[in-house]
Amino acid sequence: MNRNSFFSVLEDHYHKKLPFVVYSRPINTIIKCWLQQNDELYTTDSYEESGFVFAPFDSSMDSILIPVEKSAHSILNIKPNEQLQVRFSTKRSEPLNVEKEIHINLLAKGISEIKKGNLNKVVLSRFEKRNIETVRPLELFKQLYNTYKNAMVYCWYHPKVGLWLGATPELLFKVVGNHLTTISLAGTQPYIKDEVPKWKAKEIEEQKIVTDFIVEQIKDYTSHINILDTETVRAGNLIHIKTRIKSRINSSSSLKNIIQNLHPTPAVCGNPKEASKAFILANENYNREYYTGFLGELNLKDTLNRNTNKQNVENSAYSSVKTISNFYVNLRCMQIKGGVAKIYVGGGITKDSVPENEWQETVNKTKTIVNVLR
Ligand SMILES: C=C(O[C@@H]1C=C(C(=O)O)C=C[C@H]1O)C(=O)O
Repeated sequence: MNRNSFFSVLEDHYHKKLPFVVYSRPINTIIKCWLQQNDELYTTDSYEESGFVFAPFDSSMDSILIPVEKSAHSILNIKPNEQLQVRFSTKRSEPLNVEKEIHINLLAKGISEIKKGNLNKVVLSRFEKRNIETVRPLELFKQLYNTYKNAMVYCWYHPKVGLWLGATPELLFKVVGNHLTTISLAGTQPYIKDEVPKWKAKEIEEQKIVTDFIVEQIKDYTSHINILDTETVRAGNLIHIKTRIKSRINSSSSLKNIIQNLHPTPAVCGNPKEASKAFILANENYNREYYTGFLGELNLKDTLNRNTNKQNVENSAYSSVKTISNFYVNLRCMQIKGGVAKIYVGGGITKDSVPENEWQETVNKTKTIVNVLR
């Protein structure tokens, strides 16, 4: 399928108010889309179906599914470094809500909770609203794709839920057969060209909390746990500390076990998990909805990934091939509603955090999205 028809089919689907997702995984020359053929709201609780999942931060809310058998699927092959032609840029206003004081107070409350010994780490977030001139989600998707080649870039729409776009650097986990790969990502600094990053003890500790948590949470469900070297990775105008963790899923463990144990990680929630989640729900004063939830492919056969230009691929025909799932944490994202973009940003707080610096970190994080709104 060529670029124009790929995107015009999507435009048409969006105008008919039918659910879809279009996305490209990091360092990938494939853009995929799933076009749901009706406007039902499907959910998954078992994670045994095949499809595309869009899950909230708070797992007491439903995870939405675009089921394989209810959707048409198509793929666009892109040349490495190829830029998609953007026909309309999206103009933005200045932020409609500047709530620095409110966020600084929240940060101070989080730090004091940590100092009292009730938490080790908590991730506190906020949103920034901006008017956008004309909402053209697919043009915005192309802008994101052109700008962030090493992110999971997506545009997800369901008429009963809303419209979300993002460019996330964070893999929650990937499963290929029984091989599980997950990453621990935390610590944030602005990216400065040609500068060797120096990480402070606070950032190293913050990231280690995530690695230790992941290992602890997967140890009863997997074997052969291998913690790879920690490295610095770039995500747009930012850099983070990252550790890759590989293991093999036990035959008695399910995908649901892995999800329940990993999500939300201390990269987006905190540690201990339940106490930090309770602190967030009680104090953030807004609903994160799908920000810091996760999204991605659920139980696909790997043949589906290799097929090009096929619609309505029947999964069951390839039952002997490996099953693949890959989920990304929904970060550096926005929700668009009635001409307003709501951009979500947060950061990890530990005992050594300085509220002013943490505020600035959230401002820097808004740029991932703000930079594609001209
Ligand atoms: C919470 C966010 O990012 C997370 C928090 C980070 C941090 O605290 O340094 C770094 C990467 C992400 O795991 C966000 O981007 O909104």
